[in-house]
Amino acid sequence: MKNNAQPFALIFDMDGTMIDSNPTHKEAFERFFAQYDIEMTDEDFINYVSGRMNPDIMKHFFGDAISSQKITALTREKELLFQELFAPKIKPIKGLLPFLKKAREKGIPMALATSAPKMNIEFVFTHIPLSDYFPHIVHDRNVKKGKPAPEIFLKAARKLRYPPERCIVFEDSKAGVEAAQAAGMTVVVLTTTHSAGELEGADWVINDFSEATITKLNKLASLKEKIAFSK
Ligand SMILES: O=P(O)(O)OC[C@H]1O[C@@H](O)[C@H](O)[C@@H](O)[C@@H]1O
Repeated sequence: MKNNAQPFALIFDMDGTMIDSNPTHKEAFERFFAQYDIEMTDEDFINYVSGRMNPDIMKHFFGDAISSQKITALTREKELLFQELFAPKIKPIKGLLPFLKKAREKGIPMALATSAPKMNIEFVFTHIPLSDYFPHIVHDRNVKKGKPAPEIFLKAARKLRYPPERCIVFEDSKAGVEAAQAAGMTVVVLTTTHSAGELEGADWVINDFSEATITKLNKLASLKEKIAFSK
């Protein structure tokens, strides 16, 4: 059954979109990999780490033969390090909480779709009051193929009972933007991780949520729907 109450639904990425955590993820990965004599360049971070799921990241750096138990242990090690580094500085991206409040008042359905593990979602939710806004969550354990594959966003759309062309995704990473585009959704990109010129495929680029207006999102969504119907 489709949900038709509102013209569009919103899907939020977490790292780099609701919190400016990617510089700290980078630092945590550098320290973590150094213990295993692995070097991660800036290019590696952009192409094989940022926005991706830990199982994919670990396989890329430790090899495809790595066991799932090892992936779980390494993920925990890296994320504990990340949480220790990020806890003193965690805060929502500018304008996020007022924007979420406004969207909820208007009855716009919302979901979280993150490549992060559950332990990081819990960590973020204990520091920032987000849990009430996100009854619908899709995380790394809920998908077979992580971003840039569209599965995570299509799953979030199914939870919201909205067709992809009526979903608007907030993202920051290359892999995330690719995934949202592949899902046939409208993509609003935040410039936390990349500058506007570095990212292709954004329907709208914003610096933070103080720039996000429901009127503009409405326009973007109806444009996408028109394009989808004309195909
Ligand atoms: O999908 P999101 O919310 O951007 O999460 C991605 C992040 O998930 C983390 O768990 C990874 O360790 C990060 O490297 C990655 O960037």
